[in-house]
Amino acid sequence: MTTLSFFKYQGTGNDFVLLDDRAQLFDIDNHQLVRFLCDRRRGIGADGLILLRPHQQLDFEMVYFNADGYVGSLCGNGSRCAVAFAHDLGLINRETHFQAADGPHEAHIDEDGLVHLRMQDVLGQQEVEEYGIFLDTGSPHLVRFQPASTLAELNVFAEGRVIRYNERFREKGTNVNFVEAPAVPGQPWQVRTYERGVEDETLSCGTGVTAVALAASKRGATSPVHLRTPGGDLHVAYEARPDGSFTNVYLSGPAQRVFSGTIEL
Ligand SMILES: N[C@H](CCC[C@H](N)C(=O)O)C(=O)O
Repeated sequence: MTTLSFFKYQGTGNDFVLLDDRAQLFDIDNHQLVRFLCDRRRGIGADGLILLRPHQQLDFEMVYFNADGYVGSLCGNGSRCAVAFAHDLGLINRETHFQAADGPHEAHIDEDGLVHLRMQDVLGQQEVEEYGIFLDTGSPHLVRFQPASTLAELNVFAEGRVIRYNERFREKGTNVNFVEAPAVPGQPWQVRTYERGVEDETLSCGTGVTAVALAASKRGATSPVHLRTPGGDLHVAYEARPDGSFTNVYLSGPAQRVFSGTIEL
């Protein structure tokens, strides 16, 4: 019988198992183990799992797995939790540079505990016929703007799966974000997300709200954009370039440790 020490964090309801794997002992090909650890009935339960590992030049590297057990692309909320974890471990102070799936990132934790994560520049967006707007913010996202007062009742699981598995997106998959514009300017943009690799609606998606904020810049949103998800509020700041790309993109929001423990394997 072996045991594994873990920490549980959540960022606006997107929850993760975090492992201090600086010894690099975790078998990243053990998809079944990751699925077990993320299993909400038989394991710890989470939307994803994150390894914190050493990096030659940067403060640390984060390796992100979706709950399906496979290494994923950039996880925005998971990155913010990894920064909070590194801070809690005493690895960093308030500023950090770390490696994630899409390359290096800088981030800082402010006095209120909010984590501000700089995203990679986003090259631009592309209309995808009747589906919506597609952007890659470190993970692939389709953004669909919904009519007013329809988001709350939408069956995100069913509607998200239809798009995620259709022939246009099936091969690599995509995350699907359903958005409702504020009824009154200054109120938040409301977002619900179906997440690839979790294959369900999550309470929030960091790279997803980033994609929504950038897509909404063509519909009257201005930086910083206030976004409200079922898991809580996030803010996205950016600078739009004349060529349609975006730079200085920052995702800001809380990241909290919930509990730590050991699990029997
Ligand atoms: N499930 C996503 C990765 C995690 C995205 C989300 N958790 C975030 O906060 O960005 C994907 O496979 O594209």
